[in-house]
Amino acid sequence: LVLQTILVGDSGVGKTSLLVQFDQGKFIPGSFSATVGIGFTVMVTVDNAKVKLQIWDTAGQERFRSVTHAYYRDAHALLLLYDITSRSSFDNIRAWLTEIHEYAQSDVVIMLLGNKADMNSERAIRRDEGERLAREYSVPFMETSAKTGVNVELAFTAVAKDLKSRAIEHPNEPKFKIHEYIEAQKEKSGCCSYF
Ligand SMILES: Nc1nc2c(ncn2[C@@H]2O[C@H](COP(=O)(O)OP(=O)(O)OP(=O)(O)O)[C@@H](O)[C@H]2O)c(=O)[nH]1
Repeated sequence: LVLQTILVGDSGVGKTSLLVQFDQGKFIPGSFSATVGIGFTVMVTVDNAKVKLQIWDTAGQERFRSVTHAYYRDAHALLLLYDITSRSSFDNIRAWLTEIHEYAQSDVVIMLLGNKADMNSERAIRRDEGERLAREYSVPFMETSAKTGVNVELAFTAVAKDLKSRAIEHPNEPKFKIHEYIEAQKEKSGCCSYF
């Protein structure tokens, strides 16, 4: 079972950094050159089963947009990022969602992530603004930090769990509820008390 996941969002929101944090467990400061189609696979264990996530990093820059469109069609999941210190990256989320609905499969799993949560003093977007936007589009939401690693693993595992539950039918089991799972995990880790 290989699940295609792609990271999208404006240039500079931290897509490559989030991927590096998830893959290597560390933050490499400084900008990565705008990257197109960097992909790698990770094995994620979900309920004692291994799920292979193939993750593609896309470039936020306009000139690469047509390349990104090509990835949408085959994607099972999309992690859509904005930067909590950038109003414009948040305002552009609606445009990203319009594009996603145009090019991606209708049953694609979408998760909204407010990245750079460690930069609280420079915050431009309140947490509840992110929550409200996510609710409007019925997508799960969390704030992440590629720097400290907060919620990074949770974002990817929640997506993997959701995808696995959709790919494999469990007629006798209740449907996996990604929103509830995320809320329960957040409470468990006590991760978000400083927001
Ligand atoms: N403090 C902080 N800085 C971050 C975080 N994530 C990314 N950055 C910084 O933000 C800048 C942009 O990060 P990238 O990972 O290159 O952003 P990107 O979205 O991949 O950019 P494009 O490839 O141009 O689309 C870099 O200087 C990163 O070090 C974070 O969670 N916290």
